[in-house]
Amino acid sequence: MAGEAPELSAQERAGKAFPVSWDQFHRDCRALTWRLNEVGPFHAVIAITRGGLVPAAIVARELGVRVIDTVCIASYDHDKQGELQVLKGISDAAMKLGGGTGKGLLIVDDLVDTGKTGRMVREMLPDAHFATVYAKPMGRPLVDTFITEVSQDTWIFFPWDTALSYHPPLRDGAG
Ligand SMILES: O=P(O)(O)OC[C@H]1O[C@H](OP(=O)(O)OP(=O)(O)O)[C@H](O)[C@@H]1O
Ligand SMILES: O=c1[nH]c(=O)c2nc[nH]c2[nH]1
Ligand SMILES: [Mg+2]
Repeated sequence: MAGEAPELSAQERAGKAFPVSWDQFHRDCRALTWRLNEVGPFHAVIAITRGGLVPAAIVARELGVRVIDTVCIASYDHDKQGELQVLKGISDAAMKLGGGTGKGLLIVDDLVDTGKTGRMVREMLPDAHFATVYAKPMGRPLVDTFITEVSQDTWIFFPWDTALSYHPPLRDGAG
């Protein structure tokens, strides 16, 4: 409608930016595996796609887990969160490994923000261990193990979503 302010995306509302390089992400995933190594062993890793695929690969490699399954959930369309849609559930084979409740399974995602995605997967696997690399305060209580907490008004920029680009100097005319 004319005159109405456009709705801000979650990314715009966040305000602060927390860019993460591949190198930093790899280090943070390795740090996560150090913590998870104290909790396991795990029968399988369940990656929440798509963001959980990269940390799941690194964590599974470090922990020597070769069974990896996915739960495919769509929620943010670029940066606006809509209704959650389960596009693919957990496989019967992985369910069986977790005794039907997820015991001994490790759920991995890149982050929890509002916690909606994590909550949905926890309901599918109530006894699984849930690990994320980053956590915002609203989602944090859902996570068993994470590495870095960022404030709720921070947007995390992952290396697979970003590219190197020119950045103007802080002081006008300094360039
Ligand atoms: O705690 P929440 O508020 O639910 O947000 C966290 C989820 O949002 C992002 O996924 P997204 O839905 O953007 O999909 P993607 O992993 O395919 O990028 C992120 O990877 C988490 O899965
Ligand atoms: O790239 C992302 N960064 C975030 O901070 C975030 N929160 C939810 N979904 C997200 N995706
Ligand atoms: Mg995701």
